[in-house]
Amino acid sequence: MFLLKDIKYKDILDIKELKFEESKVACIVGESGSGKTTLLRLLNKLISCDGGEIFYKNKPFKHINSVDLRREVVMLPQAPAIYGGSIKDNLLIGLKFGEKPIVSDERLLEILRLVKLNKGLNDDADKLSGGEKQRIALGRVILMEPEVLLLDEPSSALDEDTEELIIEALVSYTRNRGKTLIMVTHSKKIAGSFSDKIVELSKRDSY
Ligand SMILES: Nc1ncnc2c1ncn2[C@@H]1O[C@H](COP(=O)(O)OP(=O)(O)OP(=O)(O)O)[C@@H](O)[C@H]1O
Repeated sequence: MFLLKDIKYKDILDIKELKFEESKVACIVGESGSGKTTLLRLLNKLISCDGGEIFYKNKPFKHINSVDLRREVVMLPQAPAIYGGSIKDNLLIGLKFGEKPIVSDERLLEILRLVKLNKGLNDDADKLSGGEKQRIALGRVILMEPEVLLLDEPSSALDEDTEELIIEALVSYTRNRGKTLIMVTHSKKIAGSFSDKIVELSKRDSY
């Protein structure tokens, strides 16, 4: 799905070759400041590398329009935005921005179940806890049904048991639908249990 060749980004990343395969689950791990978020941002074309080339479906990034790429490759940032309004509004906002068709309440409730959130669609999103907001944002990305999900620590605000439940549900969802999942995680346990590939970054090192 992605191939990175001789990538350099400031003095943060120096990657000789790295592949992310289609329909697989990859975890990116490494100490704080090692460039995990930077790598996701490169894959979402939010920043460009200083040297080297990234290919998506064998096509060089420079020949892919960023907006077109982001229709297929959706990134969930570490601190996703929650907007004033209801849980339903917050779930639907990704579809609205992406100009995709709005879905039924039934589908929204299915997503709430997937992210293990026992709340009503009309509940006020502002009143949710940090971990609940994180799960709404994750649901928002899942609803967009991207081919590739780039998730930056999607479970950082969750306790260990909830984290495991959510990641398990997320991984089985992506596997059942043949999606590609690339996820930054602080948890070696999560990486070890659920991923097909683990990419370990270290500070200003090549690997
Ligand atoms: N645009 C930028 N210009 C210069 N330095 C940057 C830029 N973006 C990030 N950095 C620096 O690059 C390093 C890697 O940042 P990044 O956020 O990718 O790390 P991370 O591995 O995701 O960290 P964490 O686990 O703490 O979230 C950090 O030292 C950060 O301060």
